[in-house]
Amino acid sequence: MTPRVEIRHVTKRFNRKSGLVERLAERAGLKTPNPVVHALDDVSLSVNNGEVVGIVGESGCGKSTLGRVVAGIIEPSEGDVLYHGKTWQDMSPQQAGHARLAVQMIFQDPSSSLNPRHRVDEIVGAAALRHDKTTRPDLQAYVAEQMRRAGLDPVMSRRFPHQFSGGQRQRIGIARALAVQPDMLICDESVASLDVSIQAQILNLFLDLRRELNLTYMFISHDLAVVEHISDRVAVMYLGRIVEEAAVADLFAHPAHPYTRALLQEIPRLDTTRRQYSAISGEIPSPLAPPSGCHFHPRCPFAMPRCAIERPKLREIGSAHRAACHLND
Ligand SMILES: Nc1ncnc2c1ncn2[C@@H]1O[C@H](COP(=O)(O)OP(=O)(O)OP(=O)(O)O)[C@@H](O)[C@H]1O
Repeated sequence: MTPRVEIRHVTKRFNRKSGLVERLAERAGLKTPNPVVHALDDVSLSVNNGEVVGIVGESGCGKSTLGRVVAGIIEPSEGDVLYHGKTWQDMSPQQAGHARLAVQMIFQDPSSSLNPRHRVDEIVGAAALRHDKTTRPDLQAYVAEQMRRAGLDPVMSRRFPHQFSGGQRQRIGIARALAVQPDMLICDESVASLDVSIQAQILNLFLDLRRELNLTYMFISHDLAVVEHISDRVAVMYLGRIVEEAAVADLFAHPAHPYTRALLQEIPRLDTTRRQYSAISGEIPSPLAPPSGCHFHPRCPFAMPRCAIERPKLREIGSAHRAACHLND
């Protein structure tokens, strides 16, 4: 079956703006190399229809960049993203317009993405009207339907965002996304700013919407407990690369990559007999100059000389379980 989204060998480099040192050197007539951030490095991943794929990894590993590439907000430097088997180049401008609308992103901080001067019905209805998902005479009923779906009482449709709690504001963002009738949501740390009890409510809303509307999700989070709760499959990223990918139960029970094992040990558990808290030793290296070979080798307790030289391939190590580590050879 054709995947909903197929990411093929995607690389994304950013030219980072020069810092003070570079600017002073430039003024002195010295040439400095333009610093390049390697945000994504040859990433391949498929997301099937109706699936929830969790993307985890420490800050700066490229999770948001991957989400933004899939949402069509930024273009990859190399590689392709296929939507139902087609790249943007394979589509007519009209098809590309539909394909972009079908993938909606839900961000971490709903407040910053909601216009404080617009009322909820304007926020939820604007894009739906613009893209002919409803008509002006039907708008009120249409907005009410989206609000109900997102767990908001439509009687609040004339209020402003500041009159809602953080969790409710996130629900407004979700209602706005649903209003353009997407079939895929990319949730980028969408519950990170909420209290734990509210987080659970919003996660359950995502799962309900998945059942109701057959939505596909890419769920980006640094929080493994959240990802374990919501995902069918999980991809673990480290410095721009996927280092492991497996079904959620398999990944949590049998992590094969030393980085995944270290991340799992980081989950603080109430039941401390199961997993102890222990931080991963060493700093995350800079994406401006990632380590050679396996990016994780400077922090890996099992590193061998080969790991500093040769990039390990992400390959099958079990049924639908892939890992990029020389230890698995
Ligand atoms: N527009 C940009 N210009 C320059 N560098 C960027 C840009 N966007 C992201 N980066 C860099 O790319 C790398 C990956 O960033 P990204 O936001 O994708 O990581 P992340 O895993 O989502 O981290 P976080 O959870 O902190 O957002 C980082 O080093 C970041 O500084």
